[in-house]
Amino acid sequence: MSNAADNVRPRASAPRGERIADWADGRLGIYGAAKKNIRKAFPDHWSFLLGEIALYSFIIIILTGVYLTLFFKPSMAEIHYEGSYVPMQGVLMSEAFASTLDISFDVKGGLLVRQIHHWAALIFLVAMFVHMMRVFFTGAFRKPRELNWLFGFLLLVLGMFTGFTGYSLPDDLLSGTGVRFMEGAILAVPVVGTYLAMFLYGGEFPGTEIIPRFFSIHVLLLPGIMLGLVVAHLILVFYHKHTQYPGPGRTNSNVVGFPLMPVYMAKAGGFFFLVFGVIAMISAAVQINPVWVIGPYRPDQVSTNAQPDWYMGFSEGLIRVMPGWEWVIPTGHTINFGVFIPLMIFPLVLAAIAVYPFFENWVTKDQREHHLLDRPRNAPTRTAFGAAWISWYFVMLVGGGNDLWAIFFDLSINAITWFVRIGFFVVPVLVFVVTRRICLGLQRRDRDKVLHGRETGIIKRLPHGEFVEVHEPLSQEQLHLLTQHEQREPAELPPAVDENGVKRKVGPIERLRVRVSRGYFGPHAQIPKPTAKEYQEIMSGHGHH
Ligand code: HEM
Ligand code: HEM
Repeated sequence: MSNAADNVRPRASAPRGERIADWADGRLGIYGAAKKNIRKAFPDHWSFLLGEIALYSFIIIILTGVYLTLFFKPSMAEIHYEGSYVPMQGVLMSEAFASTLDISFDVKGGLLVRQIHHWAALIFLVAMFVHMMRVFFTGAFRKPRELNWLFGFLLLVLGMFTGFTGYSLPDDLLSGTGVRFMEGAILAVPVVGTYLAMFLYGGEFPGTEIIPRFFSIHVLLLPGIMLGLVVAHLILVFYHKHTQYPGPGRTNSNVVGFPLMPVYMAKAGGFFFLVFGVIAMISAAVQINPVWVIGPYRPDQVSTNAQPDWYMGFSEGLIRVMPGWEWVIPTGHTINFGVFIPLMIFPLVLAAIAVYPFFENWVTKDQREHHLLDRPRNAPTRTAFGAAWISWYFVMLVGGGNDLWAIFFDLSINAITWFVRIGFFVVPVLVFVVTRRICLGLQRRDRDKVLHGRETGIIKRLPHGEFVEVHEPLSQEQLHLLTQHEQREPAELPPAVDENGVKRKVGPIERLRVRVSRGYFGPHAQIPKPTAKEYQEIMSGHGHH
């Protein structure tokens, strides 16, 4: 005989593992949730690893950060260094700098962990950047993933600022110069700049507050927000299901891939150790931020060598190449456009990428869900925008490192500055045009391949002496891949008068939308893909080599 209690209570004879699992399941309901999700299919492609590299480097940063926190002293109190690095013994410095020296020379494994933390931060930002590009160029940000794009974008921006606050902590000459740079930028804000700077630094620069404040922001506030965002980001990836590249059998309403458990979990676990291993190897072999070389920060001394980490370089570039325009208004106040304008452009560069999905959606007015990715060539205008944005970013990065370029390539720093000033306006436009042409060229090649097959390089001589190249027909899979994409029609203005003969009013915004849409999908923006009829005609006889 059985009763209800028998069904919920684990059998006393069951193995211990099963009993523990039953106990946990009765309280957490894991079994039901796991059963539903554990075999969830995850599409496979190497470019999906980029998000994972971002994830794993973030975990590595947190692990090493916790270790550093045990020994780092976020204090600007001045002491005489007594540690084991002989050249600095007796030098007056902040406790922050002295403890960074201690981490580097006296704490067991300290230098390696510091280097891993810094290298992982650099790789984390590269991974985020490239992951974002993957998502951008394949159109993975389209409905329903716009919100996840914004979560990701926030992660990128917060990551940049966490990095900045991090490399400002050791209070060496380089980091102090960066903090000084930030003070200058804040001071350039009209009217409230001075108050803001006083508020942030707790008085006159540098004061004694900035490092303890940056410390709380760096180890707690920003990573805490980021952790929450990463979790939300991954939950959304899971909830929306991952996108997939086009291929036979893959549609907008299915997911073809390996099950999460065991295949994907095993791969992901292995990949974590691979990423950790590579970062540890780089950190063990390549020195980064040797703070003892230039010494502690002194406000009366500025390092001419100061370079921000790469992800902040573009903001530095903006300031370095901006002409030093100033206005003294009649009240006697100075407005420093030389710093203020770059400060305003800085968020615009970032915002351009944040709002792109909404801009494209405004153009297409597309309400459908997209789970199938675009091949970048099939979205030439988007791809060209992405490439132009990257080129813009890199032009400014060159500006940020103008001294390095001048030294390494033996160039005049003024020539580089002018190159960046002109390049700021010209390079993105050029890159846009060239990228779009390359995409169209690739589309033409795809069309040609579908209709005439692949060029084999084999030359055949016909009985009457003519030489022809043998073209090999494509497989069904390749034909599918090259023709599966949808080609949109550009938006059109409604007829000038309505059915009652009354003149129709079309606002300037709608007119703009139609023009932009033509730019995206008009006859010059895409090569018509071969139709089934064209294909059959060619295959059924003439024209087929
Ligand atoms: C801490 C930083 C980040 C982590 C840990 C992270 C992690 C991931 C992972 C593991 C995936 C699934 C695998 C993949 O597609 O690569 C993913 C997907 C995605 N990520 Fe991120 N990401 C981060 C930052 C970003 C950024 C900066 C953006 C864009 C601005 C972004 C937008 C997206 C989108 C839209 C998806 C869904 C893509 C799809 O289903 O194809 N993520 N992310
Ligand atoms: C996205 C997250 C993070 C980024 C990008 C980041 C980046 C950095 C960077 C570039 C440095 C300078 C390292 C150097 O060369 O000295 C640094 C220092 C530091 N970070 Fe982080 N960090 C992050 C998260 C964390 C977390 C979560 C903790 C603590 C739990 C932490 C603790 C520290 C400490 C104590 C230092 C000062 C010690 C030192 O400079 O060696 N960080 N961080």
